[in-house]
Amino acid sequence: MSERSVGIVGTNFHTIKGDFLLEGGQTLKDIRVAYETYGNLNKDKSNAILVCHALTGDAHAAGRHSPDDRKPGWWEDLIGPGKALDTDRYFVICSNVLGGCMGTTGPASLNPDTGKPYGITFPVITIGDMVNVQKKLIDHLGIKVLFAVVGGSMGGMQTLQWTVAYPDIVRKAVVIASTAVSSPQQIAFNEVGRNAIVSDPDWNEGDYYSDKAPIHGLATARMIAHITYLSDDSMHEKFGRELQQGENFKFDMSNDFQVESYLKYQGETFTERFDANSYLYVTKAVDYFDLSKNGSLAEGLKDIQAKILLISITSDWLYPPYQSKKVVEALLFNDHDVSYREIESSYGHDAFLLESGHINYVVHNFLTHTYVGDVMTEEVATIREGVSIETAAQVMFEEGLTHLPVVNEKGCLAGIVTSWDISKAVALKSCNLDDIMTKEVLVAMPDEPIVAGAKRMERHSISALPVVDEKKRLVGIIDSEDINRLIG
Ligand SMILES: CC(=O)SCCNC(=O)CCNC(=O)[C@H](O)C(C)(C)COP(=O)(O)OP(=O)(O)OC[C@H]1O[C@@H](n2cnc3c(N)ncnc32)[C@H](O)[C@@H]1OP(=O)(O)O
Ligand SMILES: N[C@@H](CCO)C(=O)O
Repeated sequence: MSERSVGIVGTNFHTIKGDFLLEGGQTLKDIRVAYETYGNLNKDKSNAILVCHALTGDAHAAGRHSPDDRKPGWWEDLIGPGKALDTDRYFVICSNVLGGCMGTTGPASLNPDTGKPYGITFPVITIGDMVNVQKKLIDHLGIKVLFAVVGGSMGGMQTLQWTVAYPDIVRKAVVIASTAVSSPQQIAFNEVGRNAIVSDPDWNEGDYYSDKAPIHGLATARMIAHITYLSDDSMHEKFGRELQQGENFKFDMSNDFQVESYLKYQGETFTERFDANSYLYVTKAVDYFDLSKNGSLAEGLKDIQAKILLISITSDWLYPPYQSKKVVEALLFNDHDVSYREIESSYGHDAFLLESGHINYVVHNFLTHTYVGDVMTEEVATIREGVSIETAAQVMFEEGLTHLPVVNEKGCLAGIVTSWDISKAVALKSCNLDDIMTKEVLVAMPDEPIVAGAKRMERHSISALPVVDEKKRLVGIIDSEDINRLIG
């Protein structure tokens, strides 16, 4: 296995106990979430990146489950040591979506009330529900801030949804080959796929788990969808009019052309890994996706706080660049921090899985151009000026801190006490906080590059910098151990 892989990984499960309210008004009980993590969560829990998968993806985004696995996780090219989602720096999380069939609760799961698979009684879910489930997972992992959320296609929708639903949690967002509003054409293709499934007699109103699955309908749905993931150019390049066998037409109904054989293979292999009912539900969730509010996308995206990078693919006719540009315009209308890159590629929509060199480069740059405000810990324990040394020591002990900012009544930084200062106070038998705290405190500003903050800490041999705004109000703190991990 390559040294740049996360290696052998496993899938974890978390159950969200009790009733979970869905956007459609129904509830689901005891939702199980399948997830994988790569890399290590830092002390401040400030280096977590959530990866959201596309329509038919899963939690297994990188590495291999066993050394014999034929293929690694679906985004192996982007996740791993030294890659854009660098597992030496970040703690990467990927979970299977609600309604999926790869470990998270979906229509194939057993309904705890009946002991039978939900099938078509599974409630209709939305991208918002998928994200709310991910939020519960993040809470379970004790993560309060996401350094970034990243995703392509339906993963990009979840990413945007995160920035809208949880604006104060997401610092950065990367949205690839996606949209903020599903278009009529996207809905139309999904409906053709669903129609193929429900027209298969084996579908049996969604109740097929103890019998034959509707694999013909599902395979047809995938074949149609797969055409939309390619482009006219990529099909010319990949297959042209080449024949699968021999040099002459067979003049029968078998698969003469390579492209036919390819699509058939794609359809068939898909049925081995995907559940037909799940396909109905996740495509429905995609269709309902619309982040505009009162008919205005700018209004819908108004409260976003994250810095957003949008990437589109020139040859993607399923999620064409114009859809990403609409998001950019709506964000710019609100003066939000947004960057946009259009990747020149003939691969079509699936370029987000294939153009790894270009996407690695663009995403790496976006993630590493980090500012103090992107990674600082906002919830800082402080003490007020004039309290006793004993109180300071107690707070530091209880909170497990080595640095404790001292603030005045306006929340402005007045000084800092370190564990060294406390030892000094004991040695010198001093009782006055004012005598031992540092008053000329080195600080960082939220909008300065993190590298500048890290250099200041290194130059002065200090391990934490309070972060203050232009009025010297304390807004956070950065810690050298965590920062060094992030800047590599
Ligand atoms: C986030 C997510 O999207 S997760 C899900 C990602 N995975 C998928 O969507 C699975 C569907 N596949 C795809 O979308 C694409 O195949 C990609 C993007 C994953 C990979 O694309 P490429 O590297 O260009 O592979 P390509 O599409 O050429 O080949 C795929 C398969 O078709 C087979 N194939 C190629 N030509 C033919 C042919 N003429 N006849 C039959 N089979 C063929 C290949 O042997 C290969 O088989 P394998 O998957 O068992 O190894
Ligand atoms: N190949 C992707 C395409 C949808 O974005 C998938 O199957 O999830």
